[in-house]
Amino acid sequence: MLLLDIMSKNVTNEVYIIAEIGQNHQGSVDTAKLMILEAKKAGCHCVKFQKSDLKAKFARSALERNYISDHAWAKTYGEHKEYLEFSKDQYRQLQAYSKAIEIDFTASAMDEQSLDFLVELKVPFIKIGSGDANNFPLLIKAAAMMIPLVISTGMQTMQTVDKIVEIMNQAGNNNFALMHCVSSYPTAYGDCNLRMIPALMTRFPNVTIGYSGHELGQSITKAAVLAGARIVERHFTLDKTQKGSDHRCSLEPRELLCLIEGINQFKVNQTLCNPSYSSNEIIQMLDGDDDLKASLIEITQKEILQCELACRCKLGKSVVAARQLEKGHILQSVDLCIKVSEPSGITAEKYFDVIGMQLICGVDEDEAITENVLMT
Ligand SMILES: CC(=O)N[C@H](C=O)[C@@H](O)[C@H](O)[C@H](O)COP(=O)(O)O
Ligand SMILES: C=C(OP(=O)(O)O)C(=O)O
Repeated sequence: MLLLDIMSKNVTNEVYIIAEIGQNHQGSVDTAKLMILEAKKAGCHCVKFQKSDLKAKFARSALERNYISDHAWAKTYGEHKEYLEFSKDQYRQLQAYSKAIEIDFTASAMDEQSLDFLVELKVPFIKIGSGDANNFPLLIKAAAMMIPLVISTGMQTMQTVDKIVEIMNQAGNNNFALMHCVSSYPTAYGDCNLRMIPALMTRFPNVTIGYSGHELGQSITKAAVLAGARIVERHFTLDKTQKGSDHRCSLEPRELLCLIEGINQFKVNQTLCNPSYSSNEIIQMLDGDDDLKASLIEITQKEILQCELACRCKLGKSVVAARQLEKGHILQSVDLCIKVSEPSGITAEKYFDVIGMQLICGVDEDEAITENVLMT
């Protein structure tokens, strides 16, 4: 499989292309099938969805909150998500359809139940989205399953990325890739930070680095490939003007085709034999404008960006009580889980720090663990 050849560095002059259908199917299996067909026609290697078990991904508070947005499919966030969530049976139908037209099929596992389901489906790899890049228990479980993983790094610091790599190494799982990603929809060109791609390549020389882009248009993604990305993921839509949070920053079939043709041209010209070009070289090669230059500004650190805070607030994960807990209780791993909660609590990357701490008051099942309930 091409992705495994890229991950094991058996091939260097190739880029694996994922069409992220995500929730752009508007809740319709027929539309999803049409999108799979269009992604295949454009030359993608893979179509990807987002699988959630809503009660495992979201705390009750997050499911019950009102969702006031032009992109809302229902009054509460939980009902909105339910409208867009395909059942296991629908996943099997979409997988069978993808197999019939010979395109890889997978999804992001947005909680442990969904991870189990995707493993059962025998997908070729599992995506861990940026919202779960700091969900260390999920990563530990996924790493131990020895299934190839593609892990996005939006809304995370370098410290968290180091921890992801440590988890994979500890599990002995070498089949994983890290995706540079900025979780802002659409991402302004100046926030794309494409120089993070060579920075990640230098820091983790044995790891394949990819790019999951949320910017408008397709030229920045071509630049990401020249900067070193060997896996590319872009949201895909049949019509960018449709209702839904992700359509605007998605590519329509003709744009996806154009992106893939551009990448194929790099392959024909053996351009990708050089693992990574400098910003000046990229600007020259793509006849770059100010937008491209802005995406290539020098950066030294990987931080959570200002533009990512809205997404982190909406979909970032917190440490949550797995069951009702009494005042004085000393927290164990079985007492805790990681979910999107409203309001949010201690961020997921601090999960291991919370274990062993004592509660100064009782906490309900599904309630976020905040600093206020912990003895200092
Ligand atoms: C961080 C993350 O999961 N981001 C995903 C992948 O990029 C997105 O597709 C979200 O699911 C989507 O933007 C949510 O939109 P709403 O909140 O309207 O359902
Ligand atoms: C959230 C996801 O993607 P990313 O973090 O790459 O945007 C996903 O694939 O579910």
